[in-house]
Amino acid sequence: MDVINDMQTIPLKTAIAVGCTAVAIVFALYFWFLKSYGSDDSGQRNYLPPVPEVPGLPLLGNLLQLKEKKPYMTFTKWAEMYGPIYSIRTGATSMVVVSSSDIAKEVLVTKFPSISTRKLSNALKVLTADKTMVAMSDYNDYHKTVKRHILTAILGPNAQKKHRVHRDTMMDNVSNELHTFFKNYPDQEVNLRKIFQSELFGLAMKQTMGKDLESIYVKDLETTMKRDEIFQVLVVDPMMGAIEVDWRDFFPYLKWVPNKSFENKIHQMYTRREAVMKALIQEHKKRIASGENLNSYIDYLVSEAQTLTDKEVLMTLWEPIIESSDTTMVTTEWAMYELAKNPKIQDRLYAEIKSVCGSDKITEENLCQLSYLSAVFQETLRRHCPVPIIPLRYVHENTDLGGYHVPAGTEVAINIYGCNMEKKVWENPEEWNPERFLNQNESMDLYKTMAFGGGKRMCAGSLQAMLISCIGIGRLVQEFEWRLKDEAEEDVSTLGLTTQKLHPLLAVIKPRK
Ligand code: HEM
Repeated sequence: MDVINDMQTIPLKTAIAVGCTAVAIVFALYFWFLKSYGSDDSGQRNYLPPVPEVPGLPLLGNLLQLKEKKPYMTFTKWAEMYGPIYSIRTGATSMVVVSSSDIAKEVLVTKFPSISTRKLSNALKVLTADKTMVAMSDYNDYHKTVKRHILTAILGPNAQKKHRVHRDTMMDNVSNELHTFFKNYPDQEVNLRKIFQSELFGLAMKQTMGKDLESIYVKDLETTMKRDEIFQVLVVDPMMGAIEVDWRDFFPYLKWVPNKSFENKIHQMYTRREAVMKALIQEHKKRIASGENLNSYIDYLVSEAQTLTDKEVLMTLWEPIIESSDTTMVTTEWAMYELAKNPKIQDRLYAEIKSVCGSDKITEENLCQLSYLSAVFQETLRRHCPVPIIPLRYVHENTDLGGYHVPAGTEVAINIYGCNMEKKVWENPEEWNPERFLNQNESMDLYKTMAFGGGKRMCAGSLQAMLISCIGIGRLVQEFEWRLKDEAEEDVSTLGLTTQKLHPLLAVIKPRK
């Protein structure tokens, strides 16, 4: 009663004032809502909320929480807390991180027209000669031209048929080296990477430059480089350089501040690579002058790609060398590590190969009958995806993803590792279990794990990677038993741009009878 009486005593003026304030607040909230969700820069209306944010610090954003150079594990942990799509801030830049296959497909396919460009780190700008590569260019005419060249002369199905002889030689060499190793050191563990990587580099050089040279004189550096040094300069250094962090990437408004140690390091990698590539191109000219045509990528480019500048030719030739030499080795090494750790799965794979190939060597023609081998390959790509985060995409016009508004100027990171660890898609995702790829009538489906990306920018080398890795795993298991030493510990740490095993696989091998 008292309350009612008190209310009745509120003067009219006060009541009107309170009423007006309430109306003002409602209007303010309405306008704030419209501003936040209501319209994009093009004036188009949409009522989508912004992407959920991972809390960070003023100015620095989430920088201090990102300790690794390729933070796919942290991104995956955050996905469990903040959902399959969230946004982070690295200094002045905002980035949306996607860790779900469905939203990843939106980025790669349906919303591709709004997300088809790339914003490169300072290291990548230098190392890719400002996007002069198929994989790092924007989706434009240059991209389409060089992609056509690489597919026609190296990576497409017809070109892969032409280069078959190099793959067969490579596998024979790997096999011979392993047999020799066993003969000389029957009780010691073999380092598969050392043998496989070197042979893979040889294959990359033959496909691209026509020859796998033991050494070359590099005029610009006034030195003769042995094959190991060539590999270091063309593959190892740029792989490490690609993930070098320049703090100015996060604070572009400070780009005028010098960062000499970073600049010198990356510039040195660039000039050494350029010098070696120039020497290789020079060597090719001598070969052509002597009337020798080896039907390789350089032979094709010289006659068919006359619109490219010298710098573009150099980068176009270097690209398949670095791309062929790493990811396929990474996949094969992880597969052999898992097979050595899981003898029952290895036995089942051996039994399949024996039933299909008998006592003949496994060949590429057998692959369509080897569904368990395909499952081993797929599961390795899922559990140890060689490219855990797709090279960053850049949103160049307002769009939406996963039901959220994403403004122009945002970077998008697709965390493939996180997509392949999604609990609602994969049962016990931490477990390496090839069985999950059987009985799905899609054993040769290269795209289920999204390890090769998707849409218009999907990996151009997936066929080559599959052929080399599957035949590699198949022959290694057909010819040897692989075991880890009993004391070997679970080891899933990685190194470099891709997911190269931090510690190379060391396994005890025994030739099968
Ligand atoms: C298991 C091995 C491999 C994996 C997991 C892999 C993965 C990928 C991924 C994730 C992309 C990026 C797709 C995107 O941006 O959406 C890509 C692009 C590309 N990859 Fe691979 N890759 C592998 C092997 C190779 C090989 C052996 C080559 C060539 C020798 C190659 C050549 C390329 C090229 C040229 C692109 C750029 C395609 C484009 O932008 O249109 N890849 N790869």
